[in-house]
Amino acid sequence: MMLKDPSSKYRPFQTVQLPDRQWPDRVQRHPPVWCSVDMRDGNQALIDPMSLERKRRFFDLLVRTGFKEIEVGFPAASQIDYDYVRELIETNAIPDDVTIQVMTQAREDLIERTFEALQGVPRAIVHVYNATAPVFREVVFNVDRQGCIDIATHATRRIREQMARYPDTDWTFQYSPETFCFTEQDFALEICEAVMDVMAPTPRHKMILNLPTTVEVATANVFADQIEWFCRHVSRRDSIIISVHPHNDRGTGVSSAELALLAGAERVEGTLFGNGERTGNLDLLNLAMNLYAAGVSPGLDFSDIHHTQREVEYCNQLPVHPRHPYSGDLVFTAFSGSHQDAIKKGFAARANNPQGFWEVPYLPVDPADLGRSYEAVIRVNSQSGKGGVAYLMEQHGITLPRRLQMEFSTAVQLIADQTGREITGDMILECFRKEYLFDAAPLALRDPVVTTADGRARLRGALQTPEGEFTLQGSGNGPLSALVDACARLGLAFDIADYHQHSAGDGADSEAYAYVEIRVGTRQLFGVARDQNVLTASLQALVCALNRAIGKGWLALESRQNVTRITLKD
Ligand SMILES: CC(=O)SCCNC(=O)CCNC(=O)[C@H](O)C(C)(C)COP(=O)(O)OP(=O)(O)OC[C@H]1O[C@@H](n2cnc3c(N)ncnc32)[C@H](O)[C@@H]1OP(=O)(O)O
Ligand SMILES: CC(C)C(=O)C(=O)O
Repeated sequence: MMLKDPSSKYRPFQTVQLPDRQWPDRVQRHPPVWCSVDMRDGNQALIDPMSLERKRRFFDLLVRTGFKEIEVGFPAASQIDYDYVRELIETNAIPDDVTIQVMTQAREDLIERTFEALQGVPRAIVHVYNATAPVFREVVFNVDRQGCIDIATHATRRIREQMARYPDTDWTFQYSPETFCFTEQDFALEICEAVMDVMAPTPRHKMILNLPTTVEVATANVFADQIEWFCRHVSRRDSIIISVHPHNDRGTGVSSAELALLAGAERVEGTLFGNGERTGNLDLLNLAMNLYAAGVSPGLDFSDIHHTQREVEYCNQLPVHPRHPYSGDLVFTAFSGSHQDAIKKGFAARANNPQGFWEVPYLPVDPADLGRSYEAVIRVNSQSGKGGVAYLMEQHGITLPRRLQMEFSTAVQLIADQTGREITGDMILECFRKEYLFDAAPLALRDPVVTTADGRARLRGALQTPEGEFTLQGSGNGPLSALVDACARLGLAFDIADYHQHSAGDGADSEAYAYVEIRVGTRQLFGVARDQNVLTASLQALVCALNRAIGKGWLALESRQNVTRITLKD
């Protein structure tokens, strides 16, 4: 049960005294060095660790994405990891610009086996770690501060010796004071200095100090302070690369990395989509895309993010959440009416200024940059409004006038409310067809002929009704008003409230869509028609409106004394 007073069980986190901290005023203008630890930290957290085949696939994906440093495993820990490292080396599968990294505990036998696995590799980063925080020193290792330093320095010495045994390889050494974020600052510095004393890095041959939030225990600003403090106090700054390795226990792995970079870190370790122990590692894709969305090229390519996600899901055998930043199946989708309306307007504005800065409401980046289609952006359910429906219709070449958008969206809303489900683009089209593009009935316009003379249009034709055919004859300022006049002579009184038309498609086969809104008494509704001839389309749209009005009972066909009349119903 949750405690009423959690302070009796949980301590507030420690903060860092750094009143002149610099990182809050900095802006990230270049990407960090990226290191994927998917095949190590990610792998060690999987229900079923990756097989050789899944590791191969992951490696290929990471290389294609642009990673230059890839932690491929813990070869002393498992035969699969060992065999995988051997396979990479023996099949020359490591591109010239990629460096593999492997991890080992600070134990002599494991170090030896690690180097055995690496024999013949052109370049490699050997990564050793030991936990440094008080609870680990006391509970896990039962050592004091000096004992903890001895574990690290002893391992570093062994690694130096092993590196000397294989001089043909270009070695880089990496040390991680595991649990850095809850280790005393001075002790974290002391142990790293001791390790550096043994490894003796130089500006030409740097080593990596990798500072993890092994378990996130504080807000991201505290981690940034820890990194800035560390960078200011560490010696040989020009001979080390400061790397960070955030986890995500508080859900702030990405923020921790971002602020740590401002605070002086140059390199980040993490995984694609954030797989990793407990709540996961830093999500590298999220961090990279945050940079991209701020105009900084991350140096990683997620142009086909869907493919990337599917590959990672396959390799990890874990699903990616549909709302995962930048990639989830639903992140470029708006269901709610006001969002859809704003997105639709944003896309329309963008069409007029395709080279300008990206400014489409609610979409932090252009989905097309990630290989996502615009069609998936707007989806319709009961939370949607006219904008979303109109957007999907536009995808099919049908541009509804604003008042028709309002009218039609009530029909779609009815379906959404009745079904309680998403309404697909096809369902909306079908609804539109049923509502507006039905075969003309009960009224049909036959053989209309329009002539113009002296600025007036004259219309002749026939109106087919269930009771028989009536001659139509009328004149007006244009063909539509001529048809209105002809109908008035049959006793059918209405006028035109709105008219729009557009062509759909290009070339000779393109069709015209016509939208005619009629006013019948105090009520208004639209009729729609399409035809290769725009005049025919507009006349048929008017007849469609009349038919809809009859269908709604606003108008009635009445036969009295063998004469059929269409009359207005109250
Ligand atoms: C934060 C991280 O992600 S660190 C990476 C962790 N990753 C993994 O552990 C995945 C791979 N690990 C393994 O396959 C195994 O743990 C092995 C092969 C490394 C070691 O296996 P075992 O020898 O059976 O030990 P076990 O798994 O129980 O690990 C605990 C032992 O390692 C010691 N240990 C833990 N970390 C370290 C370290 N960095 N350096 C030296 N010793 C360590 C513990 O003190 C404990 O020793 P003890 O048995 O003498 O008390
Ligand atoms: C970098 C290391 C040891 C790590 O995986 C962690 O601390 O989470």
